[in-house]
Amino acid sequence: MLDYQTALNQLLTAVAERRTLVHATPLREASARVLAENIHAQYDSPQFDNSAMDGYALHTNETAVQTEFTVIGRIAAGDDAADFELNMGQAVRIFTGAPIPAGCNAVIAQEQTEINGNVLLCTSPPQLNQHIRRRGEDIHAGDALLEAGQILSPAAIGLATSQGHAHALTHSPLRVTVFSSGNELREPSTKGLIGGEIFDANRYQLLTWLQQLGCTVTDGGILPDHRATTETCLQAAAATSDLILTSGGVSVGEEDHLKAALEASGELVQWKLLLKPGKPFAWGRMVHTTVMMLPGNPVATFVTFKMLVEPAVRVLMGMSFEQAQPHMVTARADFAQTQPEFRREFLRGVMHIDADGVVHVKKLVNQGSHMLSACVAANVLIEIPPHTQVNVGDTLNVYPIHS
Ligand SMILES: Nc1nc2c(c(=O)[nH]1)N[C@H]1C(S)=C(S)[C@@H](COP(=O)(O)OP(=O)(O)OC[C@H]3O[C@@H](n4cnc5c(N)ncnc54)[C@H](O)[C@@H]3O)O[C@H]1N2
Ligand code: MOO
Repeated sequence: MLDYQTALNQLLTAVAERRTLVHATPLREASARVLAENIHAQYDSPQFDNSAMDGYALHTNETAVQTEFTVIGRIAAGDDAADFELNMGQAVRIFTGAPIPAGCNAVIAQEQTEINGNVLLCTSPPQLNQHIRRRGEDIHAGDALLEAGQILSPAAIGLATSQGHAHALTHSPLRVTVFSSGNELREPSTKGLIGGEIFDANRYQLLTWLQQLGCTVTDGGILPDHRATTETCLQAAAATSDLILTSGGVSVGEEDHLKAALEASGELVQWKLLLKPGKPFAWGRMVHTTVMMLPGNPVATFVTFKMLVEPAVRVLMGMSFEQAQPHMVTARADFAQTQPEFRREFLRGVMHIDADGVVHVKKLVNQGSHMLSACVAANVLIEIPPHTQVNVGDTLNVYPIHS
């Protein structure tokens, strides 16, 4: 059985060859897509020296003690400042974002002034260069702005459009079909469960995570514990999906048909990890489609999604390995765990920062792999390496899960 980190690296390396296709995309429609090209600045930013305040642009003396100026005009945002050149003791009315005129060496906010006709009195002497935003002080034309493999966050889209980029090469959204598997499963709309029936806890969880990641999702429904039907449904989904996710039916029981269906229709690449929960995680391929099979216990589905599937989805969407990896921080254990596990374990925990700025983590009580309530109460997964006893005060790796 592979360790988690080895399995993750192998999975990411394999799916990196199957990133989605690249298209020129209007940035207005590129939300949550991954950039497929480096984008450079076309202009200095700010593009011209401009005012940071509504007030007056001045030409004050070098010792900056002058308080009285003559107002000779007005420049608003969008105006051209070329009509004005300030001599010592002159000012123009100016507004935030308006270009400052030649000769201006300070801007004063209107709250620090009194105006009498065209005579401006400053209630305190303006300092040289104050409130002037200088050309290029943020970005120079030609600077690297955004890198291929980076997600187009709202701020990234704002930055690109602020530089006159209307389109960018991006990866297409990942098409994912999600199945649950098991005769016991019922839709949440079902009225009155009988016998051993239960509501589906995994499919809606997975569909929601994938939607949040910007995937185009298809709900494949519930597969019965029937080998031929499972195969037919997987094959049909493979024709229209870049990725198929299933949960359940991947362990060793007689009614666990998923692995066999994949082997018959494609290739099973990896099965079973030294991971708790999530040991029976499996993945493989059907022609152009990647298939990942998550264990049915709802917390095993949650943990394998966050620690394996989500990073792989990010790579398939075009992200670099570095950006696709689960985000990790360290925290001080506020608990002890005295029974070492042979599998790497990811516990559900709550992280908080105390008054001294120390990051603490405690483990929640309900740690069973069927106890989904703790996945909602938790804000981190706590990593416990194999054969490790945890003492209070130990430094542990934790993975924020709702960010
Ligand atoms: N003899 C062994 N039994 C089991 C082993 C093992 O190594 N040897 N591994 C255990 C581990 S670890 C896990 S995890 C589970 C995973 O099994 P499967 O992936 O085959 O899942 P199922 O057997 O179908 O279901 C397990 C459990 O989860 C419930 N389930 C399944 N799907 C859903 C769903 N969509 N919503 C809510 N609950 C679901 C199912 O009813 C079962 O209770 O196997 C262990 N057994
Ligand atoms: O992966 Mo299982 O949920 O360890 O029991």
